[in-house]
Amino acid sequence: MTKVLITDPIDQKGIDILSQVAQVDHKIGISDSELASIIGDYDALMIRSGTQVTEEIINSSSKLRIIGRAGVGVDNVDVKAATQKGVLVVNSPGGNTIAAAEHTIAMMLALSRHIPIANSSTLLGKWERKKFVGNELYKKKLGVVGLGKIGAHVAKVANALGMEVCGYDPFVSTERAQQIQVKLSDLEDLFQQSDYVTLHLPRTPETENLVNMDVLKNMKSSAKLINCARGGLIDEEALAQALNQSLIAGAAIDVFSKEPLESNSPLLKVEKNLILTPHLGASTREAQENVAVDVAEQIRDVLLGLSARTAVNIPGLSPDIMDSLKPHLQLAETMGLLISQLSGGQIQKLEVKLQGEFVQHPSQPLIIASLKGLLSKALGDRINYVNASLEADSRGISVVENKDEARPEFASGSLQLTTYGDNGDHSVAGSIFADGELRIISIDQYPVNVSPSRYMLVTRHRDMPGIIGKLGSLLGSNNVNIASMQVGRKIVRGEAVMVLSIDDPIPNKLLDTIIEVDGITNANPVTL
Ligand SMILES: NC(=O)c1ccc[n+]([C@@H]2O[C@H](COP(=O)([O-])OP(=O)(O)OC[C@H]3O[C@@H](n4cnc5c(N)ncnc54)[C@H](O)[C@@H]3O)[C@@H](O)[C@H]2O)c1
Ligand SMILES: O=C(O)CC[C@@H](O)C(=O)O
Repeated sequence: MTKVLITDPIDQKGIDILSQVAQVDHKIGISDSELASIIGDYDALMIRSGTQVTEEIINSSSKLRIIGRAGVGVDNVDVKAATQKGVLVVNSPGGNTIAAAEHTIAMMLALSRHIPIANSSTLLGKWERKKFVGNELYKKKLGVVGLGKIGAHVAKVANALGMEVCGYDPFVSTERAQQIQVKLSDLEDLFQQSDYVTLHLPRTPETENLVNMDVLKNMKSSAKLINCARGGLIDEEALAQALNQSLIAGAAIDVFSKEPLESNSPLLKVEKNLILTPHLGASTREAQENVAVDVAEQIRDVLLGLSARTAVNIPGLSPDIMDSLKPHLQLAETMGLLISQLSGGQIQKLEVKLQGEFVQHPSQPLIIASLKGLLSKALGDRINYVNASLEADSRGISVVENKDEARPEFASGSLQLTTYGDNGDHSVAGSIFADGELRIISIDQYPVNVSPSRYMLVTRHRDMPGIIGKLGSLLGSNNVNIASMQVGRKIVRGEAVMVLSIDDPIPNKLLDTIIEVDGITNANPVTL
């Protein structure tokens, strides 16, 4: 029975989708060690931001195929460990954009009008109208750091509120900035000149403590800082000091370097204009339903053997691409598997050459499929589309891509794989015929025309009378049935390649006898 584990609160609509295809178990708030001890039973794990999916947990799994993060940030998942283990990681990149952007705007307004503290005072029976005079957002300068989906929506709403919006994002073009009505600025100027600064970027080693004491000192003393993106982007000790010393006028923080916020956090000792919320950016009914459905559908599809829409660890393999390239991917994987058995030994380099119609397709998926095939004899079930590139890289196999626009020999173009390794260079070329049939069209540059079959024997021999007959009778006398046979040669009576499709695997002893046949220089049994 397929089993899915859910360890954070997930909207019922997502659970209903998963229940159609799997047994769904809930263990909300489970500890890391408990999770590591039970993960081996599960095919899929669905989480929000509460669960830390560590390397230890991933390595304790044995049949885990997918981790679904119902939200955007995957910084609570060790994606590298998942990739190494061949576990797909999917998220919901757009499901909570509006929720997080609106929480940011709410934080800005609440800060500006002292809403939380005025509420507490009023509930205590006080009537402190003078104490809580605020300021307007209208005509104030807003600096947005990170102009992705949420940053762009915040900018849109802020523009509608009459704010002047500037932004910093090293990956956003001037055209895109113009489109979302944001004036691009450098980071230092943005902090120095803005009345409000809001963060909307991921936490990475480069962005950690992006807002530190130097940056806070550079801000206006009337400025306010909002972080509804990720904990760790702000040095919390420095922020507490900056607020206590009135270096800046206020801050509103939804996300923390350690969550839940620890009781000894310096932020809990700040007495001035600081609003804290417990990671509520995505907590709207609408967003929770969006992300739960989005991620549950992807988990369901992957468990059913289909592809995922938004995998974070297999770039370039969207469902559309997978569908349109199905025969091409199958050809690339089959050729990878074939060439690994012809090459033997350690491979240092794989060259992937695309010709004719193949050049029109994205090459990355074809490379991944070739690598998956190439490594599958060595790694068995452990290799998949998720970890193929990483596994090749860790084995020191470099990949070179080569596109040949010249008029192809085959109308449908061709794909050629060449390996360079301990046993010299080997190449296999293939194509797809009009009926979608896969064909191997050359082996080691010898032209052949072979439909790949489960068992094959590929020999190298001298082109001379009698060899084919001898081989045929050897196989026959050992009860190995030949389904088809092809000989490829460049010159008459020169070196040749023979490809036999056979119904049964070749026993090792028979292989030794084949190699002893006069004229046969090499014989490679192949299983596809
Ligand atoms: N508080 C919440 O509950 C909540 C909800 C949703 C998303 N988030 C977080 O909000 C952040 C933004 O989410 P998004 O959906 O807009 O993501 P996104 O990927 O659409 O946008 C992120 C942007 O940050 C930019 N960026 C990366 N490095 C940068 C740097 N060094 N300086 C400036 N910009 C940089 C990227 O170019 C990108 O445009 C993420 O960290 C996400 O995890 C939080
Ligand atoms: O799970 C949540 O509620 C938070 C999600 C949010 O941080 C995200 O990155 O999408």
